[in-house]
This record gives sequence, structure tokens and C-alpha cells, in this order.
Amino acid sequence: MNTTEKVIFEQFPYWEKAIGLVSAPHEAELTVFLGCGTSYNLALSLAAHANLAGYPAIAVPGAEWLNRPAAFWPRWQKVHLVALSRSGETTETVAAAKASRKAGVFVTAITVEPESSLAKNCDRLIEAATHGDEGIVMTVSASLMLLLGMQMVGVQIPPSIVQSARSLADQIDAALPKMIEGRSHFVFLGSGSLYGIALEGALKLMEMSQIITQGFHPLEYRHGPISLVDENTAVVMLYSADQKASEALLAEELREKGATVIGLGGPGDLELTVDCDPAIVSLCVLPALQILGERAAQSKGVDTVSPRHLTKVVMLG
Ligand SMILES: N[C@@H]1[C@@H](O)[C@H](O)[C@@H](COP(=O)(O)O)O[C@@H]1O
Repeated sequence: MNTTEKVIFEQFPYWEKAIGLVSAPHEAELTVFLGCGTSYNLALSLAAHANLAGYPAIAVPGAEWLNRPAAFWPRWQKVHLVALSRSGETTETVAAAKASRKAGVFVTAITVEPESSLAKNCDRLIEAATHGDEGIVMTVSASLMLLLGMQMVGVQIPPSIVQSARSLADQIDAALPKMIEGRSHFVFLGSGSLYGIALEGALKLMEMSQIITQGFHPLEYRHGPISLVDENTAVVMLYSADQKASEALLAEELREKGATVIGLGGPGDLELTVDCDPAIVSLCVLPALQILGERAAQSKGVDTVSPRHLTKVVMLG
């Protein structure tokens, strides 16, 4: 078992410690979740969770908020900024947090690194505590930052999610690599709070395996991207409880075009039950997507401990 794989399977005790660590959201007319890479994908999911919980929210990539916040919110100085960053050192994220604070914005940092530049440039720190040796690809830290962000906006996470997420990861693992054998194009589809998670599944698998991936909203996929689907395609459908019928129809259409469909929470060539409240599926499926990325990499003989062209932190200048 390599480090990445070990970290994925050994993440659950850290979840247990983080469940119940709730910090109240800061009062503001808008909450802006910000991050880069995986942290931006988490921001997208968290913004959906926040809106559903009654806190108006958007997600913005670090560089965009740094360079043109007014393009996202005219009264940007009045927002609550939640900056997500495992390392707390990503250039755009740190610079955006600093610039926002200078303009009077209240900044919450969610990070693994309490001594990082981001942690030193925030008004409130929410620490995602893991063992320090995760490697380049972000797995346990991503799960923890999502968990803590969801709790911050009032989503209740019961301890039983640990068993559900672990069992889902084990089930998908048992079905692999047969489900993905010979597939060289992976598509991840999800809506609502699962949209950011679909993008994260796509990013994770791409980072880990150097396979071409796409992440889309399910019905958006029909408007052009579907032209790429053939027998080389594997689709991961992240079903939303309230959209299952239309998503199942799409899954069937993609199967007819040659794709293998892995259904998390609904039909497919592989159909796995996601055993948790629909409000917390985003967190529950994350380890399963991480192990899928690892197995896809292994099927190509790619080592995820040192992925090509990637570094743990991207710093400019
Ligand atoms: N290769 C890493 C990504 O895996 C990560 O998602 C991103 C953001 O990192 P951080 O969360 O530390 O800001 O940085 C790099 O690009």
C-alpha cells in the first residue's frame, strides 16, 4: 500500500475528532468561500450547503477574488471571506485574504497548518487536524476542510457518517479495477452541493492518474460534452435524491453510447447505496472518489506519491 492509499483508508479517525467541532458562521450579507484547486472545489460545495442552510454564499477561485472581487459582489468589502487552503501558503489564497482584511473584510481560514501565512492573516482560524504526512495529493485534508465548513454553516454531521463513508469506499474498491478496465476518459457528474464534489472527483483522478477527466452538472453534460462519450468512457454519477429520475435517464443514455456508469446513490452498471442523510452525501462520497483516483492510477502504473508536474503547494514569484 503506498502513502496516498494508506492516507485515504486511514482518514476516518480524523473525521471522528472533527465531528462536533462547530464554529458559528460570522454575520454578513454574503459569505464568500475561496480556494484554489481542490480547495476551490470544496468552496463550491460549501457555498451550496451554506445557501441551503440560509446563509447567502458564493464560491470564487483565489486569483479571481484577489484581482477583481467587485466582479463577483459589488459590496465585496462587506462579505465574510472563508479561505480554504490545506497548506495555508498558496499564493493567490494568501494574497486574497491579506487584501480583503486590509479592506475591512472578516476572514475565516480553514487550514491544516496553524502556523501558515494564511493562519497568520485571518480573523478566525478553523484548524483541520491531520497527521502531517499526507503527500502531494490532497485527500484527508479535503475531507476535513469540507466537514468543518459544513459544520460551520450548520449542517449536522452524525458520527454514523464515518461508517457509511468507509463502507462506500470499501464497496467501490471491491468493484475496481473491473469497472474501469480499459477506460481512458472519466466523467464525474453532480448537482447542487455535489457539483463541486464532481469537479473534485475529476481533478483527483486527473492529478493521480494523468487520465483525461471532465466534471459537469448532469444535465449540462448533454449540451456538447456528451459528444466525447464512447466505449472508452467511465461515468461516475453522483445522484441527488431530488433529481434521481432525470439523472437515471441520463445515465441510461450514456450507457447506450458505450460508457460504463458507476452510480453512487442510483442506477448504473455498478449501483452503490450511499447510506446517509441526502444533506451530507457530498462528504460521504469523497473517500470513494479518492480511492477511485488511486486505483485508476495503479491501473496505468502511475505512482500517486509523486505525480508528474505537481507540487504540494503552488507559490508564484
Ligand atoms: N497540487 C496541489 C493541489 O492538490 C491543491 O488542491 C492546490 C491548493 O492547495 P491549498 O489547499 O494548499 O491551497 O495546490 C496544488 O495545486
